[in-house]
Amino acid sequence: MTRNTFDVVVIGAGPVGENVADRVAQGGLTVAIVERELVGGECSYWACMPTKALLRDTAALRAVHSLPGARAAVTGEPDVAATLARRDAFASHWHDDGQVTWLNQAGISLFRGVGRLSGPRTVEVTDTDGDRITLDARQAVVVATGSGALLPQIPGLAESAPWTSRDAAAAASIPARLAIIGGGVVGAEMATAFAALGSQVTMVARDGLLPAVEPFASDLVAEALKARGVALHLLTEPESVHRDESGTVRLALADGSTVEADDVLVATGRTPGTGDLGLEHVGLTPGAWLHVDESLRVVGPDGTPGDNAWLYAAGDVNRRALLTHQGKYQARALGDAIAARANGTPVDTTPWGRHAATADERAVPQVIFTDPEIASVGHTAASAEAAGLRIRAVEYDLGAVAGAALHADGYTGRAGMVVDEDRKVLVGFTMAGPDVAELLHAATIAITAEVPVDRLWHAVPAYPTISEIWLRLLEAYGRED
Ligand SMILES: Cc1cc2nc3c(=O)[nH]c(=O)nc-3n(C[C@H](O)[C@H](O)[C@H](O)COP(=O)(O)OP(=O)(O)OC[C@H]3O[C@@H](n4cnc5c(N)ncnc54)[C@H](O)[C@@H]3O)c2cc1C
Ligand SMILES: NC(=O)c1ccc[n+]([C@@H]2O[C@H](COP(=O)([O-])OP(=O)(O)OC[C@H]3O[C@@H](n4cnc5c(N)ncnc54)[C@H](O)[C@@H]3O)[C@@H](O)[C@H]2O)c1
Repeated sequence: MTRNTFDVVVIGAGPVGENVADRVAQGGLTVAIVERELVGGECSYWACMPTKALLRDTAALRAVHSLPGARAAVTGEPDVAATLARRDAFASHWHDDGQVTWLNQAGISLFRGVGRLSGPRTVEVTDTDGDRITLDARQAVVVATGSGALLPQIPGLAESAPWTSRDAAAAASIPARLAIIGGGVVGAEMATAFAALGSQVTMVARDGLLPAVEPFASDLVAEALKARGVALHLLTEPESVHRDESGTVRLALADGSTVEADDVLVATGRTPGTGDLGLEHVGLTPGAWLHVDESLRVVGPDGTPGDNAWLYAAGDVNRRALLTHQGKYQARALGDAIAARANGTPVDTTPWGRHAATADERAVPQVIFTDPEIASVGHTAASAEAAGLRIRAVEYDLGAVAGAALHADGYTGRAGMVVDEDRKVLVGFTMAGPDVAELLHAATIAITAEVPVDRLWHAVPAYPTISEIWLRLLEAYGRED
């Protein structure tokens, strides 16, 4: 069998694996990346990019409709085919040539096939013809194999040709009736998209709609979905699913009701991409999420890397934060850590150090592209209390800010901040309202930099912008004498 040796071998060429490879190459190391499907991963072809493209046209249309002068100029119906065509372009028509060109330019060697650990520092790659090649890593192997859709064990579901997020993101047409199981981020975004594109959507959300965000934010999204005709079945779940000969899918719910649809989207969370990775050859458990230390080295049950100090994991597969930007942040930290260890330069894994992914625990930003959008970073009031922090949370009506009133007639939104009372710094910030996504980064900086609340009074928001919400929240919090 052919053998090749590199300093670093990365398994999985999603956004995270690509960034790891780039970082170690920039650190002067040789690097191979193994990909079994498309270079660019889930995010590029079946997740972030196509789903946001599905949402964008109708979001722009809603913005126009909130302004009478602009509304008068828009008279036709939405062109769904054009939306789907633009989505196809954003998914690069499911071809990865562009990303492969980038890998070549960055000096990264691509091996197509399934990568499996076959022993310490060794990865075996099997291509579609069954041919195998062995890659030896002098310094490190990085697992960046992402996650896949979780299919719950509901009787009849697997036999009912359910959609996963991949099918929704790449849908060639819009079903007349779509049932969605799961009220998390995927469920909420796809309910927003498909309802706007013409589906009659029904959601079944066992733990409520968007249970991980501030309740004021999920309430606003629930109200908006209902106003657009989405039927919400909250705090119940399907007991069985059946697709009959005519193609209709029927979901029998635990609360006794029945949902009928033409397609059913399962959006009930993710499973780690570790089932067929050869983890058993390095003493780890196949199919499990990988646990990591501060510099993203995989740790065993005793919490240390042990004999596997050469093995790292980044992105969805370590379950720290299932978001592209957070995985890429991990990639920068661990890529630099691998290069530093190889070059014998210091590795700084202290909190906020160059080689520690501290923000994963303290300041994860997320935008949920529902309508209204939810933009949040750090803790909610509930998660801060659960973490044992002594906090005070304040909220304010976003629609009462002059910039928001100007932005759209009838602007409806709300914002809240969570202050750590012992340190007098922000630990959480959430906004729910039209077009709040681009406002989020100020809050991310305030939390990451641990700017004292006293100093935030000197960060003056321009008038009349929606950012004046910062002033209103500070006023609601109060100023110490
Ligand atoms: C519908 C949807 C929408 C989303 N929208 C957003 C969003 O708007 N913003 C955001 O930040 N996040 C979003 N996410 C999350 C985001 O997609 C993931 O966090 C991100 O893709 C994780 O990147 P990754 O590189 O860790 O994994 P992936 O993107 O899953 O890439 C892993 C790669 O590894 C390959 N691979 C796996 N096993 C092997 C193997 N054994 N050998 C070789 N190759 C292998 C896979 O083929 C894949 O290409 C969304 C997720 C979903 C499902
Ligand atoms: N804009 C974004 O940033 C974005 C967009 C989409 C996805 N993502 C990421 O993708 C990940 C996966 O998203 P997701 O929505 O699949 O998972 P999730 O964990 O966010 O939500 C899954 C939901 O399904 C519900 N559920 C589970 N089993 C159920 C059942 N049998 N019946 C009814 N409801 C059930 C759960 O209560 C949960 O709320 C998220 O962690 C998110 O970070 C991010």
